[in-house]
Amino acid sequence: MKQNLQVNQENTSQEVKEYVPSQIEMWKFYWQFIKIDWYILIGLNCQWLIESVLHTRAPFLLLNIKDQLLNIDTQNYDLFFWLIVEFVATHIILQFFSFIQVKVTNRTSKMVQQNIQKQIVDHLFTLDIHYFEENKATSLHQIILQGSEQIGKEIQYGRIFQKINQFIYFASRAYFIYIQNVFIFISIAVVAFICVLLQQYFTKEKKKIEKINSKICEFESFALDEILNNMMLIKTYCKEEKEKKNLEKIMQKNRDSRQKTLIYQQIISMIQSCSHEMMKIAVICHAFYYYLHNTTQHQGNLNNQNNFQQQILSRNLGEIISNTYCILFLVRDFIQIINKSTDDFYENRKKHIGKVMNLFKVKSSISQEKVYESQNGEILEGEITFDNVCFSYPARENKLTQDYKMIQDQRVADQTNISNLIASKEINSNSLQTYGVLNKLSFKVNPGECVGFVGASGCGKSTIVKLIERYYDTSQGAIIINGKNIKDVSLQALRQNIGLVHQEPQFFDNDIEYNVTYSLEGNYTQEQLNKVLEISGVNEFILDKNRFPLGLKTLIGNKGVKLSTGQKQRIAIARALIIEPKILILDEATSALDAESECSFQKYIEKIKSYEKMTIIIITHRLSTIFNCDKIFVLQSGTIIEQGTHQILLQKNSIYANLVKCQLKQNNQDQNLSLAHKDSVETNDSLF
Ligand SMILES: Nc1ncnc2c1ncn2[C@@H]1O[C@H](COP(=O)(O)OP(=O)(O)OP(=O)(O)O)[C@@H](O)[C@H]1O
Repeated sequence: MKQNLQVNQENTSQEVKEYVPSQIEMWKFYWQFIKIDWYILIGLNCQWLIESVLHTRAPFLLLNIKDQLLNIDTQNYDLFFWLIVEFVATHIILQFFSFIQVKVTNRTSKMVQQNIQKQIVDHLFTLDIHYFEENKATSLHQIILQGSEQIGKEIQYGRIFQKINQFIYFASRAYFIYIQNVFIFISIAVVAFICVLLQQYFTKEKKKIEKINSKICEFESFALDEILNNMMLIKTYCKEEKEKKNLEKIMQKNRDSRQKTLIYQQIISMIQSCSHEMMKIAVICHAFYYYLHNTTQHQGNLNNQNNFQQQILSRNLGEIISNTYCILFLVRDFIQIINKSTDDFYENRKKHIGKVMNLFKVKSSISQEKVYESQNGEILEGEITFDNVCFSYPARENKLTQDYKMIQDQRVADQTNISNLIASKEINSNSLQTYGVLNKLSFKVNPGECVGFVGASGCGKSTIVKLIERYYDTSQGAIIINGKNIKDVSLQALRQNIGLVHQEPQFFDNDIEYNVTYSLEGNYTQEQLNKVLEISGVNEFILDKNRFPLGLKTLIGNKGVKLSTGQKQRIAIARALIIEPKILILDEATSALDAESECSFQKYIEKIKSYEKMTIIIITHRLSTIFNCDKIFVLQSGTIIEQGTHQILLQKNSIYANLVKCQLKQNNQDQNLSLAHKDSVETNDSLF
């Protein structure tokens, strides 16, 4: 059982790593996206078949025309005329096909891309919430857009046929040269092979450096980000010079690495141009050999030597031109095909596809059938029991931060070769430590009770909420709601019965009404809405016609930027209440409310407690919010160390009582401060 859970945790905590799949892996993966559209497939097949035949025939046709031209006086003109017509028609058809191809390719590419995007998004929706906690929205965004685009490009029909066509095109040219002069073909193949080998070697070396380079670039931007984000801290501790020096060192390494890449790039392009030149020379040498050979062979047999030599010369010159043309094409294609599998563009494409492949490897810890299983609409009573619950977060691996830390460590040790560091720094994920956040935590909340959780920062209060919502599963022990282990309740039923307000709630870039009634999808009455607006205190600000002339229809902007933190929290509270939950969880939900609003909120809690049987869990640092709770749990290092009502806990005169004293002292200090401030302002005023 424990092992199973561990496996699940490993699966669900997988980060979106950089992974370059092999071509075979990619093709296996593509298979699940390939949707065969028979009409397009048959149409394209026919088109490419004809196109391939035409491509194969075109050079022979040109040769025939040339032969006819050389013997124009003896040959019939009709044949010559029809050859010209065939030649022109062939090229018109090929142009037309290339036009069609662009259209079909674009269309299929779009279709395939949309289909893939949908499948990626569908898969994302099946993942557990904590996957989104652990992965940045921007990187997921990138995977959806760029990943689908790259897969789309690879498996669109156009591309598949392009590849087949390229092969046929290549084979037809190779055959053409072979029957013209086999030695040309062999020598070109040898030259091309050597050049390509050299090129590949240097490309690999260049890539190694580029890899290091891109890492250093990342470090550089990361270091820069760190400095910009912590400028206040740096200035507070006067560490400007230290940070400047650190940044300069990273920048210098970046410059050195770039320089090396540049040298390799120059060598590669030199080989490229050299290979072309060498091939041209090989072609010309062979052509001259061929010419001289033919001339001596025919010299003794012909009477009209001058005339024949002219013919041979023109014939051979024609062949030289057409052969050179074909060979250059062949070699260019050959080099391009080999290069394509190694160049950066293809490597990047593979990386994008690798990210999507990785994403599909991540599976939810909860079976998808269980999410929306038949208990849909089931009403849970608000009884919650934690029975010896242990929990630790799956180890999180923030690779960039670790790499950056290692760079800093290395800097301290003053080891200069950054490449060695990167190569030697294979992070062993097994070595990452996990630690217990909740340790044998047990408590019981009865239906309709209002309980408060208090404790020092980091003691595990919010973690309890995450477990109740089943963002994570417990490592040991059980959480029982309604007499059932929450692992046996469908996720939908569980979450439909819980109204949760986070400290930093999320919002859609829409109006207030949309955000408040989001969960009800339009199925609510005005009365319902008014009730929650009143209770949560949203009415207090939206009825202010000067600031909110559109009232509920006021747009709140991206992530609710147009609202204050307090206003956002009130909207979030209204949103949680409108589903009439059996359990209401307020995780630091009133931290941004002013004292007055908080007071009215407490009155509201009293109100719902009296007529709706709702279990309320309040997690807070403001102890005044939980004075009236039926039960207060004091947490320390993931276990409950005290519990009881406010009065009982005060009488105990232990940890809770100390917390209350500390907070009262703090409040008094704040009050004195504000009074002192008020006095000083008044004194200053009187001075004037
Ligand atoms: N997603 C996470 N991955 C790894 N560790 C986490 C994660 N979330 C929280 N933690 C760690 O778990 C511990 C408990 O966190 P939790 O948020 O439950 O504390 P808390 O009592 O609610 O604190 P606060 O009062 O400051 O909100 C902390 O030490 C925190 O660093």
